[in-house]
Amino acid sequence: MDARLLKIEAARAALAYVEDGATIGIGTGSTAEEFVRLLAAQVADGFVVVGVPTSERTARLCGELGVPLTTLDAAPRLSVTVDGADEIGPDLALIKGGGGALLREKIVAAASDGMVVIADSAKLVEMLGRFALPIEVNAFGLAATRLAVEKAASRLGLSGPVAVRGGKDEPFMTDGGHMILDASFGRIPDPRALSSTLHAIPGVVEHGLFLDLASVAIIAGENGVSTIKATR
Ligand SMILES: O=C(CO)[C@H](O)[C@H](O)COP(=O)(O)O
Repeated sequence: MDARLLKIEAARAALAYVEDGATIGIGTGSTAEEFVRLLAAQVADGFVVVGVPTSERTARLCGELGVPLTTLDAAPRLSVTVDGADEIGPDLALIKGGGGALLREKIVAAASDGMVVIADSAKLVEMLGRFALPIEVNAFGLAATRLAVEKAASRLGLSGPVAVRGGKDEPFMTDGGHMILDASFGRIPDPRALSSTLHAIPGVVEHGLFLDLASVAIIAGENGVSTIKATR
């Protein structure tokens, strides 16, 4: 089946997790955008929902399609967030940030009672790390932070290129004005150790390991849509 159709099927199934009248988090990326399109169609039919977007890109699409928005400051607790992922590993540990929105995505997911991940089956992995791990960093001291990331990773037995997204001359900038390092460490046997190690580095704003956040993953594949629940 066409990759876009799989994304649409996963997004459609996620609508069941959104109650009429709810305030929800809305993710970023091509799969999340399919969800926005389907949600907008329901809003046009009278469904009541308010969204907190996880990026300016998502906010724009919601605005264009008529999905009402609010901010996390006005609505600090959300019933659910629906978002995509770059990788889905054991017990719904995720790599996110391929679209560069990982900081807001993580803040919004953490402010939600549940996180519903929507993806096609190609995103399922037995161990995280095939997708380069996005690490959001402050622009100040970029080279030092990058070196610190490499050294800290090597203490955990991880190595591989750590690239500035977009390149040094025209770096990708996040909505928060930060830069992204894409760390190709390969397989990550202990995501928790890597998470706390990265959090301890000054200059690292956030990283794309989403641990203990996703409650449900809706996976669309050639044989239909399946649901995986976190065991936590
Ligand atoms: O984390 C993300 C953005 O920061 C996206 O959810 C992730 O990159 C998946 O995107 P897509 O649905 O386009 O494959």
